[in-house]
Amino acid sequence: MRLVFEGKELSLSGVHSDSRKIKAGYLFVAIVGTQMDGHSCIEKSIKNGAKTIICQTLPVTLRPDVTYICVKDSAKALGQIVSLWNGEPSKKLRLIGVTGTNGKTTVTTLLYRVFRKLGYKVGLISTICNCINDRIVPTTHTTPDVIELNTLLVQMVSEGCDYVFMEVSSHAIDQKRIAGLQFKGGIFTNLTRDHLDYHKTFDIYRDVKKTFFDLLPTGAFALANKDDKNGAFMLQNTKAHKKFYSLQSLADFKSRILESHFNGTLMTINDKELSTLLVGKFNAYNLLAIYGTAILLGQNSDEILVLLSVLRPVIGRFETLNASRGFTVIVDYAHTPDALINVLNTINEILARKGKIITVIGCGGNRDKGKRSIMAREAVRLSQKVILTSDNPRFEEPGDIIEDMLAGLDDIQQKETICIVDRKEAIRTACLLAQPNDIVLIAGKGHEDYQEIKGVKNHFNDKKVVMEIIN
Ligand SMILES: CC(=O)N[C@H]1[C@@H](OP(=O)(O)OP(=O)(O)OC[C@H]2O[C@@H](n3ccc(=O)[nH]c3=O)[C@H](O)[C@@H]2O)O[C@H](CO)[C@@H](O)[C@@H]1O[C@H](C)C(=O)N[C@@H](C)C(=O)N[C@H](CCC(=O)O)C(=O)O
Ligand SMILES: Nc1ncnc2c1ncn2[C@@H]1O[C@H](COP(=O)(O)OP(=O)(O)OP(=O)(O)O)[C@@H](O)[C@H]1O
Ligand SMILES: N[C@H](CCC[C@H](N)C(=O)O)C(=O)O
Ligand SMILES: [Mg+2]
Repeated sequence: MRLVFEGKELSLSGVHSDSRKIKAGYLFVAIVGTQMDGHSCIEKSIKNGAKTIICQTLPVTLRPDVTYICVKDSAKALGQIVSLWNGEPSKKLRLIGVTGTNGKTTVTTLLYRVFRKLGYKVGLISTICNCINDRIVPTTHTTPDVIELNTLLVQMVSEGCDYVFMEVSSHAIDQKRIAGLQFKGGIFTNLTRDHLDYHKTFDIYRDVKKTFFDLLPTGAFALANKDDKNGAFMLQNTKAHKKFYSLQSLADFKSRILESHFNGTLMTINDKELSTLLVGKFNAYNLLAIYGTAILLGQNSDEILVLLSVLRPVIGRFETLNASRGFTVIVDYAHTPDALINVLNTINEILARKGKIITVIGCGGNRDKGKRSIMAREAVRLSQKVILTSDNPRFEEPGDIIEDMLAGLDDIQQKETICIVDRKEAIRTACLLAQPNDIVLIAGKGHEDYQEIKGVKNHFNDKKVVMEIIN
């Protein structure tokens, strides 16, 4: 295939950024990664048949039969070329991106369901899975790499998708996984502490998220949560037309909560009443973002409100399980301080001291260590009993992670806190301690059906464990 890149006509039989997947006549794009530098694999790619190389620094020895193109940002070049190579699929449908610390999976998944109910053909790219209409495609990432992304978009175009709703993680923005994609709209949910193991500082994390909106084209919309202190900041340099949503002040899309229960919420959206099965103020924000997006995509307000009223919670997000002994278990994906605070505030508000909250929580290994003490501190502050356990320890010792969490507690709190490395035992203990009207919150893993230990994903699902115990 021939394509023109930076004024040069290239004749390629394929494109890849992994030398191990290069075939005869391929273009190899050398990417500087977090574990290694793809530039050290240029020779390997040529041995495998690469005839064209895109890189940021030229190798010392140049092969006469190989074309070298030096660029400032090879990851961005990869995105642009892979999109061209695939016929720019994102220009053949309406691609909506959702970014923010929490709410991305909820907003994208429920938008996918709403637009499927409206009769459209829809794609979904999310933490839980990717969907092409009703076909589920397993995923390993919230936002896949640019080659997998474009392959998915080509399949979605070929299956007639009108819309694609995708989560845009900060790692994906930073690594240019979305380079070359044309978005019809971008949504900002909120920004709180997360992924500081990767971005190092909150300001860097914030500025990475902002580049997603900076790059939205003029014909697109940018919808932001006005109540988040970075909401206006995210949109200040966007070329897209700006819209805001809020629970606290006047905005294009405004909501108020009237009643909150464990089985749903009564709220208004732009002064129209909505009874929803979703629970919590944080979900009111999510529903408002979904409503605003649907309106900005030209849908009818009343029709959207009816569809929102029957939406069920996303798997692993505030899923309630009623035990025969009269207590309730809530399985939730909260694994950042803000998410945990939101969930526990919601439970406290609805429970109104009619029962105790028992929280089971751990922190992922090889992720942000700084949040661990905060997670434990907030869990203790907002619960009556806390059991610290394992989440995905990955290559860390579970005991070390629990020690990091305990560091957030004073001596008395540490004595009152239970530590059980085995997550199943921790859940069982919480259910044994629970009395009628109590709430057991199992936080951090949500939908996950594995527990990752030393590189092995052992089958584990919080909800299944709870069902075994309470039934
Ligand atoms: C930290 C991180 O995000 N790493 C991602 C990154 O890999 P990397 O930068 O470490 O790549 P590398 O191993 O250093 O290799 C650098 C380059 O050399 C090339 N290479 C390497 C070896 C070789 O022999 N030949 C060769 O050419 C590689 O193809 C690559 O282009 O690029 C890879 C390809 O896109 C990703 O699979 C990988 O995700 C890792 C596995 C990961 O765990 N990422 C997580 C943290 C992540 O992305 N999470 C976000 C947010 C999650 C959430 O909060 O929801 C997500 O979007 O999932
Ligand atoms: N709008 C929100 N504001 C704050 N917390 C939220 C919000 N929506 C969901 N949460 C909390 O965050 C958790 C994760 O929600 P969700 O999976 O939708 O977020 P996400 O942005 O996709 O997360 P991730 O970055 O891990 O993929 C939920 O289980 C809930 O505890
Ligand atoms: N998918 C995200 C969140 C994992 C959440 C929690 N279960 C953990 O392992 O930290 C990641 O890989 O960072
Ligand atoms: Mg997600």
